[in-house]
Amino acid sequence: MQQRVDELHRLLHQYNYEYHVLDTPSVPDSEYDKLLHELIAIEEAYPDLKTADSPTVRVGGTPLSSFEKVRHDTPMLSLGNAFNEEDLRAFDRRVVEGVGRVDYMVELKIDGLAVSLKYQEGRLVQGLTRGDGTTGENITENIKTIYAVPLVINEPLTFEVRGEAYMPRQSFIHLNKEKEKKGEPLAANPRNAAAGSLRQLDSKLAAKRKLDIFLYSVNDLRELDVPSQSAALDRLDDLGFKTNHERRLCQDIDEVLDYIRYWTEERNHLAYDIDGIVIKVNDLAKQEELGFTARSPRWAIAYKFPA
Ligand SMILES: COc1nc2nc(N)nc(N)c2nc1C
Repeated sequence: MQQRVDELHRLLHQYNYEYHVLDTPSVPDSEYDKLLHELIAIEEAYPDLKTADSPTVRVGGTPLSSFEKVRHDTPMLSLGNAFNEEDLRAFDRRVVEGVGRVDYMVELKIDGLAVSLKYQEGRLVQGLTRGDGTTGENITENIKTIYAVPLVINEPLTFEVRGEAYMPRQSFIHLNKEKEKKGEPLAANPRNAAAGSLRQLDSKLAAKRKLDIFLYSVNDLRELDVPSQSAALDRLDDLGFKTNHERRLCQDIDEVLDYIRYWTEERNHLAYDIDGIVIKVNDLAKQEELGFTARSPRWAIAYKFPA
């Protein structure tokens, strides 16, 4: 029976990755559901065969009475904001004065909830909200219901990744239709709906909310020995994480401004809400040289779209 359980873990993990991370499923949903229910049945019959990283955790478990507070290993900082071209050029001037000419990694700023995922020897062991930046809430069970979050990654690495959990627009529309049918107050926007979902004490409810995630940084980059933010994102892809591929390596601030103008026009065609664009010095050594203010990195800034 252990052999069948191992086979089911392997198949479900692969199918889940193809569907939720690559968006290129190789089997129909019915096949995934059939195998998942076979595994659920086996785990009910043989409870000692159930492991913490079993794909069956995707459907949620017993409700919590409250969320444990956990201190972040390193604070989850916020980003400085820019609201116009002048702010961005001033940021660029500060960077160039500090470390000379740089390439910028430019990424979408997803309108969701910042979360931290901890992996030990390649297995997901903890998920935290940002909280106040110093201390977050332990929402591991809810994080496991986000199918795009790998329960096991392709290498036995111990590190922390950070990203944005969010509710795709389609899920948001579906959620409000459900609420309307039940005469419940509607969710105001996908960001609030995502926050409400991740803070559900009953992970079975969180599982129904169809949240998604994009990862954008590794906490201790030395774990991955990569030279740049661009290489870090590619490395996260290789490890089986979902990163946002609408990203561009820009040679200078003018190219950054072009990219921002493009998304100012195009962002309504995305399947999710974005509230800005994040611009980062790509080279990690130059990031370290620039360092941080008390609250934010000096090597990154968030351009915010007009509300
Ligand atoms: C380096 O720190 C950050 N990087 C980020 N990158 C993206 N794409 N989106 C964010 N919201 C974000 N937030 C922070 C604090």
